[in-house]
Amino acid sequence: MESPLRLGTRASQLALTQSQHVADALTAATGVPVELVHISTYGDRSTEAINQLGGTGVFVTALRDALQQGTVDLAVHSFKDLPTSPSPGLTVAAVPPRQDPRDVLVARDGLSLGELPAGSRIGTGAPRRVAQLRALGLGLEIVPIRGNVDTRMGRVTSGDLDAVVLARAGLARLDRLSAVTEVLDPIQVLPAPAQGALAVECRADDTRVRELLAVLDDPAARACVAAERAVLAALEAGCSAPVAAHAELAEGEDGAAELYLRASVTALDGSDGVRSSITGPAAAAESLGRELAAELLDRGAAALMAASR
Ligand SMILES: NCc1[nH]cc(CCC(=O)O)c1CC(=O)O
Repeated sequence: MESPLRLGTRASQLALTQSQHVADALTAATGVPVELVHISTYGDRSTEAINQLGGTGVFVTALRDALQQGTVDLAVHSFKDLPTSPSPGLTVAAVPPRQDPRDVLVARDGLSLGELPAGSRIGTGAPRRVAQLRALGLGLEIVPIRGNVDTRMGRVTSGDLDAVVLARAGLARLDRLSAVTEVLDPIQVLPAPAQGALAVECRADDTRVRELLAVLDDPAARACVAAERAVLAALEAGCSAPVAAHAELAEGEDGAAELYLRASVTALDGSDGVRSSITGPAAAAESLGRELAAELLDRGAAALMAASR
């Protein structure tokens, strides 16, 4: 039998679940065994609010170090946690089929956003969610929270909060979708760039692992994520900026894949925002993202982001 591939993973329940999922899919497709190696990251150890941690990539640096040093052969990241700047010597060798990227509400008594009375306490730490929730003008009180999915949902069960907003994908992977009381329409709350997608990273010069991982790659998911992350990169924004982007693929009239991309930048206090959309060939995903970002910048996105820091 071949020697097992070493997959570096954070030890959170979500990270372990999605890492095991990728390990199983890889073994099923290639016959190569994969073992999980737990790695602790700064983002896991720190108890500071996520937007106070400073810098991007608090969850990924230790995993990337382990890859670069050869301690592990591959790493699975939540794609939305990956900084847009490339990491020297590493490559995203697979973007597996993506989960539904939308945000969801987990509220007391089965309530939806519109049913929550003014003054309700909603927990979220992500500036993108804070800004978009405030922009709805529902009079909600936003309470900064962080911690793993169970910790956050526990704040509703305990009665401390009326609701929390989470990524549907995380709940789907943890088999906790039954707690969802509303899937938020992207017209109200547009998801984070790359939300719901995974990135499987390895060393760029590791031809064997790259070829093995290629079987897990989903070109449609890769194109959508490329477009969304191109928006983020062109705005020079990090994962803690109030920036949202969401791409969908459809078959165009000529039979080629067409990409429909939406993006928004919202002031943290919800008082102002810009949003726009663009359609074009999926093969030009990244240039569509840059073009959309340029339009948002023309319309004042930079000032909105600066005011949100
Ligand atoms: N910011 C933390 C984070 N990073 C990835 C996910 C899970 C969803 C995904 O894969 O996009 C979450 C939790 C959340 O936002 O609710």
